[in-house]
Amino acid sequence: MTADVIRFEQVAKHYPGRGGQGAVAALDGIDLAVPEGAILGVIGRSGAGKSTLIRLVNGLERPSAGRVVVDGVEISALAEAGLRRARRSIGMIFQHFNLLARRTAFENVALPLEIAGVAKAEIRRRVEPLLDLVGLADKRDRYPAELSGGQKQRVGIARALATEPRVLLSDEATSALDPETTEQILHLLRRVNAALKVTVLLITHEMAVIKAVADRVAVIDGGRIVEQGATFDIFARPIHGTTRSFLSRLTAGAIPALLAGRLQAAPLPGGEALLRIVFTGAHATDPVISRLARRLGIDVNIVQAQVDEIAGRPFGVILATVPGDPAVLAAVAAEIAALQLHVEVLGHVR
Ligand SMILES: Nc1ncnc2c1ncn2[C@@H]1O[C@H](COP(=O)(O)OP(=O)(O)OP(=O)(O)O)[C@@H](O)[C@H]1O
Repeated sequence: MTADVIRFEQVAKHYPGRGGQGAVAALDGIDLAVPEGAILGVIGRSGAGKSTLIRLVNGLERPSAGRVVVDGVEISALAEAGLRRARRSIGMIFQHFNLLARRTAFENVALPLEIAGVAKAEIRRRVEPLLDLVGLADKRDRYPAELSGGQKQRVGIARALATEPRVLLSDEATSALDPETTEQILHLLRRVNAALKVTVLLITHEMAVIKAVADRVAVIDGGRIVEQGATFDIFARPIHGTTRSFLSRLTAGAIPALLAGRLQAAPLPGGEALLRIVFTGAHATDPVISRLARRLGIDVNIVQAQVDEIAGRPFGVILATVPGDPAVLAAVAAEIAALQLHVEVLGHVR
């Protein structure tokens, strides 16, 4: 059994109210476990409590109730000296990189080692392979102002890894980057996770980030985890409205606006049902649809079909309409279940 490297047990965090207002419950009843070597993504809207959650892991905040355990140590119970020691096994990367402008790439990566009192030769021995790992060996003597956003974040990643941490925290690390650079940085995070076996906890407000890197996801809303599980399962079978709303912003599976506006919950006489069929790559789109049409003798209209990849597994979504008659829907459900695919009725249209 793999151990959990990060564990939240019934954690709550309340901030005192500001300007005469009541206390703010930033987090409540949080139970969360990050298994060793996993990449867990926490997604939530602005103000949901993501930053608070990540700051509890490195002890920048203390819980009002519950325990936060990192690598077997109860972070939430440590005094300052213990915290300083524990933080060496927790690296962190930031949205705005937080590099020191007057230090070169090499010197930025070396900083945590200098603070830890590591000898110069040993620092060189550790920093150079890290610069290699993040693809910046040729930029070692450049200053942050001479680097692109993606290159700065690579320095940030190398610096976070310098003390050979067991845990890497990522606070919206790609939010300031363009989509292509984001993809490269997320790819690098996966590579680092695999090569160094470092456990990653990242917070984001973008489902695309979750899709690209996270093995597991926790959806946070109003300070509570409303849904969590393997990324693939959450994408295949989202339950909570917040999760669905995040997913609807991705192209795959988003209901076209024209149709969304007409969608009703109850079947309409003579109408059609809009289905979301999730498949996992074993079946191509066409055979699934033509099999349904052929075996049931019905019209199946594809509204949208897309094949994607989630946590390294092929993942396809088809939105299609079929006759909305309950008997037809039951037959469709049986056919799709026989193919071991997942189907959901999103609503009805006429
Ligand atoms: N130091 C503080 N004092 C009082 N309230 C705070 C403090 N820090 C955060 N809060 C409140 O706690 C709640 C959660 O904030 P938090 O920063 O954790 O959310 P977030 O999900 O990270 O949001 P964002 O994505 O906008 O950074 C918010 O209502 C916020 O206003």
